[in-house]
Amino acid sequence: MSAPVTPQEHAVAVAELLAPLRARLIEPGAAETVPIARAAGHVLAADLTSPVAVPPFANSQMDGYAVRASDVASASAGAPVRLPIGAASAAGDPIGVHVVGTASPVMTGAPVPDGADAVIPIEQCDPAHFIGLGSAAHADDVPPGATVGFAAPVEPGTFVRGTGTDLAPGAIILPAGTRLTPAALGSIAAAGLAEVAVRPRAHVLLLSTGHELRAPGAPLGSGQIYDANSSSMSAALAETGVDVTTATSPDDAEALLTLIAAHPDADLVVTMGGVSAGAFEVVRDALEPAGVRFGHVAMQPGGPQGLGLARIGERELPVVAFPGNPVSVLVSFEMFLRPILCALSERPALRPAVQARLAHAITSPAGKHQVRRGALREDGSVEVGGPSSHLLHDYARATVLAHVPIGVDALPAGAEVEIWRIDE
Ligand SMILES: Nc1nc2c(c(=O)[nH]1)N[C@H]1C(S)=C(S)[C@@H](COP(=O)(O)OP(=O)(O)OC[C@H]3O[C@@H](n4cnc5c(N)ncnc54)[C@H](O)[C@@H]3O)O[C@H]1N2
Ligand code: MOO
Repeated sequence: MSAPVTPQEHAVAVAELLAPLRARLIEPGAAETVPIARAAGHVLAADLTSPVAVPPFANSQMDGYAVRASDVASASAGAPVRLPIGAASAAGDPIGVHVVGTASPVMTGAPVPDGADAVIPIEQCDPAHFIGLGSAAHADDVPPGATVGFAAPVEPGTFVRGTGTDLAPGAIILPAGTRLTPAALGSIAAAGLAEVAVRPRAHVLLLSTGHELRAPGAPLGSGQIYDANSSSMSAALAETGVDVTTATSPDDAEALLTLIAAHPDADLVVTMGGVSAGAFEVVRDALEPAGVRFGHVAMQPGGPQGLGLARIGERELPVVAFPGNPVSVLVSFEMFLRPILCALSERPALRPAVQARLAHAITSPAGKHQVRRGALREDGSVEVGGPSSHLLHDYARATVLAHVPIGVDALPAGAEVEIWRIDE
């Protein structure tokens, strides 16, 4: 076995392994068209342009009266201008015609009638309520001869949402590479687009190994444990925006290769367990001859690691092999895979690194980068749990990962450590 590499070196090797996958996913020819109802979280494959103006017509920003500003130019509190009330328009009505010298009742979102150039909110009018209009009444119900008074002039354009002020026709709604957030999807829908071209998501085959494992819910026999990693890691992977298929590896190497071959859609295989020095390391036994390299990273937890392109039938498939301990697998994911997969899906990998003081003394293997799971206390200090890689419940309650670099074997209470927030 070769000498341990640093976590940084291993992270670079994982990034290099997955670089061709990224190149393949962002190729324009790989794009898929999906309805907007299924596009949340996907990444645009190409610039998206708006076929229409949004809003498509000038409409009112307030409930009030549409006027021609020049008609109320002389209005003042002492000498209000009174105008006859014209035809009303509600949201959804076709665009009407404003008669110069009148005031047209107009509701929020309704077209500003052609010829009017400003809207005066109803609260600023006399009377400060609509006359003769209601849910059962419309334009024709304004009593003949009714007038409305204005005590101030108005600038042209006031409270008018102009055509195309949100999006001009032909404008780029969002560029290629944008991840579709709720607001992005709303903007695309507002432009009338029912479907979008998105990059394919990476498809990850997640393999757990070990014949001690039983699915949660099943009865446990002697020597058996519940499979925690399939749940933790499929959730962790899904959060990065990849598609995940989970499978439990059979116990023999040949069957493991057959299982991988039965998933031709997989872009990446992530294995958990079966990589260290035991007599029954099925992942290693199956994948080392296929081209995956196994070795040690100077990190705790997460020491034994595997990486490489596996020849599976006619294919060469990237494989990232993590150790099986429940904490090791999650820490390995945080260190090596999460940043790359987040980048694939154009998601921020948000793990802000800050310094915090230790609430208590800790020790660490001097030759390894240690990643402790801890929680920030109210005074800003960090309290870490035990270092053992089976302590998953501690991890479940952790809010930070605390990093102790290679070369440090002990830190006193109050010492500064780098922490990553994992609760954001
Ligand atoms: N002689 C040595 N023994 C071990 C070494 C070593 O260097 N020399 N490394 C230790 C370290 S560190 C780790 S980490 C583990 C890695 O072992 P494997 O990757 O081969 O994993 P397994 O042996 O399959 O499992 C380890 C541990 O985790 C439990 N496990 C596995 N899968 C799951 C799952 N899906 N859900 C819950 N728990 C799981 C498994 O039962 C074992 O207890 O090797 C050390 N040994
Ligand atoms: O590397 Mo193991 O993950 O230390 O427990």
